[in-house]
Amino acid sequence: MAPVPSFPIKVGHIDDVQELRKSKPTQIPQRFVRDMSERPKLAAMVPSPNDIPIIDLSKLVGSDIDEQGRQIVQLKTACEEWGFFQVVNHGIDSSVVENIEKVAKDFFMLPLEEKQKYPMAPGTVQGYGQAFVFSENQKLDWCNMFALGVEPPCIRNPKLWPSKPAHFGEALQDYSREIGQLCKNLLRHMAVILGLKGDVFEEMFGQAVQAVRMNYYPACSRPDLVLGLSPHSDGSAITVLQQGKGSSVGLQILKDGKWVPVQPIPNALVINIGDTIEVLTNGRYKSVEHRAVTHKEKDRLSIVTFYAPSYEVELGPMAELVDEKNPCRYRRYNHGDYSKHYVTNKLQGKRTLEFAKIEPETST
Ligand SMILES: O=C(O)CCC(=O)C(=O)O
Ligand SMILES: [Fe+2]
Repeated sequence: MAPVPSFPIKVGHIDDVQELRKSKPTQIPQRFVRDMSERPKLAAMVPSPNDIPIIDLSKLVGSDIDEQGRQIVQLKTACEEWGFFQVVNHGIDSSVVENIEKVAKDFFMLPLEEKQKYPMAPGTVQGYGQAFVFSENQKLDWCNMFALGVEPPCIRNPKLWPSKPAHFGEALQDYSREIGQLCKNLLRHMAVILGLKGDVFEEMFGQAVQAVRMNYYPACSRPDLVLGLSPHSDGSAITVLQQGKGSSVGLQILKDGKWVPVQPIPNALVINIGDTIEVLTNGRYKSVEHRAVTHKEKDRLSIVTFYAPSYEVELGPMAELVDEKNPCRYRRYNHGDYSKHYVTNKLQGKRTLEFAKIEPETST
């Protein structure tokens, strides 16, 4: 079963940002206006080149040994120093990628009453609405979410698919199958680079849990005051993020104390390391904090797949990655308990992972 909170939650009134944008295009209700320290400081952002590592998957699995070596080094650097990378030539048919984007966009363009047939209950991350809201005075993200399929049966069960737009379920099923395979392949490469058996993660994870979240960020008249999505790391093992074609640049990752934008590359998928792999690798690979910002004129769509172990699995740093120089930094815990902890706390940088830290950092 997907985790559900066991406490009552009062979230107050939550404006639907798409409706706000339509009816009062220049109004930003106070609940969306961030405190000074949280505002995105967009004017100070220099458009940066594509610093985030790019992995060519066809070369990683190809027969050119030199090329393969280069991609392995690149992947190692990506996992150890960035926690983020983009994959190109991933082999997923462009029609699969285009179809999911089309149905996602069509879903968000439906009338509000239709979308509200799938309401997101407070404290859960399933359905349409705003997730991670736990109080009446919490600041809100400038984003509408539609989250689905927290367990594989949901993805395979047509009864749980929205009836509109047409073919949503089929597109989701095709997409999830391909993305699941990509995750397995990437985890296999990561394991080998770590000096582990290729199938170590697959064996450990059992029946992997795959959840899809579609994020729609309407344009916002004051992108300097709001955040599209609050800073957080993902609770997954790895995450696959597709940035919608023609969308504004919105994803930013925290690198050496600075927010670095992830420039979309046509047909690429963005991959990031989640908290689970950080724990399993005893911190060798890190889940990196990221956020989304909005744009004055352009909307933005992202389709995000979280790939994680089965809820029953007990996790902790792998023995091979713990030694005198790298003492154990995380305790063992049940992944279902961590998932519950994750979805029942607001997004706040990397604080959620303190759940697993042996010596919790005292953050300010
Ligand atoms: O929309 C984005 O680029 C960020 C989405 C994200 O980080 C998430 O859904 O966890
Ligand atoms: Fe994320």
